[in-house]
Amino acid sequence: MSEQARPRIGVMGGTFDPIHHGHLVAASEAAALLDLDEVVFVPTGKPSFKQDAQVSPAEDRYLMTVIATASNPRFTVSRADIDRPGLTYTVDTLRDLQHARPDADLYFITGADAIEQILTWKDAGDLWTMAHFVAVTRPGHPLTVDGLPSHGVTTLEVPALAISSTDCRRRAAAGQPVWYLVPDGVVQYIAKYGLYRGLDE
Ligand SMILES: Nc1ncnc2c1ncn2[C@@H]1O[C@H](COP(=O)(O)OP(=O)(O)OP(=O)(O)O)[C@@H](O)[C@H]1O
Ligand SMILES: O=C(O)c1ccc[n+]([C@@H]2O[C@H](COP(=O)([O-])O)[C@@H](O)[C@H]2O)c1
Repeated sequence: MSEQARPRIGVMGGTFDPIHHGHLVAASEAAALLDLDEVVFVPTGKPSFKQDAQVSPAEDRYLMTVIATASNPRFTVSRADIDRPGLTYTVDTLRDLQHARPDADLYFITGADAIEQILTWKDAGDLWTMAHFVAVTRPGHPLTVDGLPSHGVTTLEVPALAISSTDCRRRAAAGQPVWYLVPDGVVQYIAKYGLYRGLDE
């Protein structure tokens, strides 16, 4: 009897405040190039590196992520990080997902800016045994970091989209359009609930 291949699951962690087309293109490209069966988007609960920043409520970020990914049959969203008390660390995200999907191989997808910091992340030495890491290029962030285990990280060139959540928030706060930077449903969600109004950054 032939052994069944293990499912290959991408994990895209982010604050997603708001989720934008840069995130979606990165996930889609990683899925195509690494032959992933699914990409799970995991909005952070309390991001450890953004404690001083004003971050929108987790439920708003979660719902925008659900809206943005709904039309792609391979994209799903996990509440693992927003339902876990305390600060969000990737080691805990991966442990929870391993527990939920013990049959799968995990591929953590992250931007070049995040991968440059990865050696400072909690329990960094353990991360490589829990998932394969996929570093996607991002405009303005060439990948230059040394000291990553080469067997644990794949670098992917994705079409450059110079979109950031910071810029989307600033635009929404200033009454400028975010159409086509974020999915249409996310534009409507931001307007309907008045997110980023009065934001000072
Ligand atoms: N335009 C983009 N291209 C490729 N990767 C991206 C892009 N924007 C964000 N990412 C990656 O997606 C992940 C989640 O990002 P995050 O939610 O912090 O978005 P962000 O746009 O960087 O937000 P902010 O501007 O608030 O810091 C990170 O690993 C980040 O590097
Ligand atoms: O585990 C850590 O110490 C750690 C530190 C900073 C960021 N991360 C993760 O990196 C992903 C992108 O984070 P951010 O803050 O750029 O949205 C998200 O899944 C975070 O939980 C993880």
